[in-house]
Amino acid sequence: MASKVVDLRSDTVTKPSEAMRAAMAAAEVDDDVVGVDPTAQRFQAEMAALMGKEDALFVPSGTMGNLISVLVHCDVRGSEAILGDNSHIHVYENGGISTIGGVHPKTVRNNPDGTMDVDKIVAAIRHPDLHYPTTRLICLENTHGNSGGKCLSVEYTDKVGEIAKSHGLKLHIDGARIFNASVALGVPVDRLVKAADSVSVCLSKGLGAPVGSVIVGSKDFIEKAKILRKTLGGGMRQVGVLCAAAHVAIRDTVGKLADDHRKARALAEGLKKIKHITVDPASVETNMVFFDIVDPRISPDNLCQVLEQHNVLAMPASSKSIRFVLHYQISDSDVEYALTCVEKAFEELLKGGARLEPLANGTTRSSYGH
Ligand SMILES: Cc1ncc(COP(=O)(O)O)c(C=O)c1O
Ligand SMILES: C[C@@H](O)[C@H](N)C(=O)O
Repeated sequence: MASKVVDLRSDTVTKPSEAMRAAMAAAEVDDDVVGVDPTAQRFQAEMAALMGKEDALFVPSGTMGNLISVLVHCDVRGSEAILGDNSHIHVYENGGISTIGGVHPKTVRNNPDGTMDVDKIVAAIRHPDLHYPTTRLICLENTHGNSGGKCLSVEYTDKVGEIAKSHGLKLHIDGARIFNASVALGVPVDRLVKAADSVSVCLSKGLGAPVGSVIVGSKDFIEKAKILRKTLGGGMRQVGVLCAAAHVAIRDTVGKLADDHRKARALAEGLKKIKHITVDPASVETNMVFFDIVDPRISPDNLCQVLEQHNVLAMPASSKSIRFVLHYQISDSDVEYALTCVEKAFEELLKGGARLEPLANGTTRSSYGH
């Protein structure tokens, strides 16, 4: 049994590297509320340039990055945002755009590839009517988490951008994993998001920073975003400690994302050989692998419990599927080890040899998904 834990629950589990920790310790800092933290200022300028936008703002999380972005674009009561019915903003952010921002969500069905049909987006745009909210924003998500880490193409993004512009709307991209999309598509990240008025980029996922996201947009947008961040309690003080790690993440880890994608495809190919599983390796575009358990006697909870006994961590993604997420702290030998553990887990479960702890009052394990 491996002494180390092979953690495939998410790419949010990445731990800061030694280089990040050293940068954090050495960071030049100051109070970013009273004045300006110099390291934050440098990092924000770096990210604005990298993403091809006028300005940038470090925020504590992707959830706050999305919330701030939606609320800046939808700053008038009665606003509506068009977004995917399976999007992270709609499914996993506590309905914050509504409960905190009073913004009405207008969902459009997400296709399996993470897109929304453009004709359905257009149909969702409200025409002026006393009965209706006012559409002000369209939100995309790239890569699309609940669709298996699928990439939205630059052509599709530009098309939605044209629709937004022609209807006087703004476009926000939840770009939690935009660098995964850029690397997988072979499109420079600034080109991929050119049509967007704002982007929220997670530094704390596959890029490996300990905390945080960054939102990018126009100077006017970022000025409003900074005020809203403070309103939400996001005044960051000596935030250079975190921005120093984030700078190292951008410098050191973007170049490793292609390897994460390679390992994800290798994992999917290995899973395909296990008879109790259905998986489509060809559908793996980035760092996520979703697979179904075909034996109804075994639940994702069962399998995750037994995998955990073998030091492999994963999360159920639905009542019959499991999600594995690759990141640069998972090695090729970890992938091989995980595959042998999946096979062993099925053997143990089917022979009845696995000791399954009853889950507390029937709850399921924390899962990413429905
Ligand atoms: C697509 C997507 N957007 C936003 C978020 C939110 O980021 P955070 O967890 O930092 O709030 C996540 C996951 O965490 C995500 O997968
Ligand atoms: C759970 C979800 O919020 C997180 N972004 C993940 O993909 O793991």
